[in-house]
Amino acid sequence: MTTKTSLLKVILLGDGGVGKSSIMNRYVTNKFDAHLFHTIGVEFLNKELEVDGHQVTLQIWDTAGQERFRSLRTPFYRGSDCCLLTFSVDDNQSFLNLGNWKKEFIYYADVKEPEKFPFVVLGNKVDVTERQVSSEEARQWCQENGNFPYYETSAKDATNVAVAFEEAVRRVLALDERTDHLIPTDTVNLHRKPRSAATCCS
Ligand SMILES: Nc1nc2c(ncn2[C@@H]2O[C@H](COP(=O)(O)OP(=O)(O)OP(=O)(O)O)[C@@H](O)[C@H]2O)c(=O)[nH]1
Repeated sequence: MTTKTSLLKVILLGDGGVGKSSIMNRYVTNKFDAHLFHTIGVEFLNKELEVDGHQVTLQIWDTAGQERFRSLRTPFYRGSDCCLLTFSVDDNQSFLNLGNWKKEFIYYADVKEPEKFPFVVLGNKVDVTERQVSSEEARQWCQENGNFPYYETSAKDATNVAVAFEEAVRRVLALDERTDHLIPTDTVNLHRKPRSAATCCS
């Protein structure tokens, strides 16, 4: 009997320097590098996991947060099953920009029903002492913008990183039966039906 695995594409978006690459690396390799270079374009890593009895291959896409790399990252939004909107709790501007990231994703991923799309919000770097964004503010934003789950993470000490990805998987699996994702474990399906039109961001 062939084992069936769901292949899910999860994309990390957020301002440059908030810790997207570090979160991905912490989750997949369990390592942290205090001197990472900025991402140029996109990179991805796979991670196998089991959530509530479902075998899942997560394809995690890490994108460049810096504005100058916008045209290099946006072509990779299509086909995403979940979007992790990321800010850093010690950088208020990265929190204020969450709405723009959401709009940019919805437009370039061509999301058909934005109100149903599974976003998860990550407030990273909770290990730092100088916070600029409180948990309450972040939770309120999540509530007002789509009732998104919110996780305070630290890629540095691994706080909540795994549970955030597991929640992302749960959100996707709960959305529908995901029968189109049930593929043999030894194949990779990179061809997805496009999600449809949306209005864009500035
Ligand atoms: N203290 C602390 N520092 C972190 C954490 N996560 C990332 N950093 C540091 O923040 C800096 C930026 O991290 P990256 O992972 O490169 O950030 P990014 O969001 O991928 O940045 P871009 O590639 O420019 O989009 C690096 O020096 C990391 O070591 C964290 O949880 N805590």
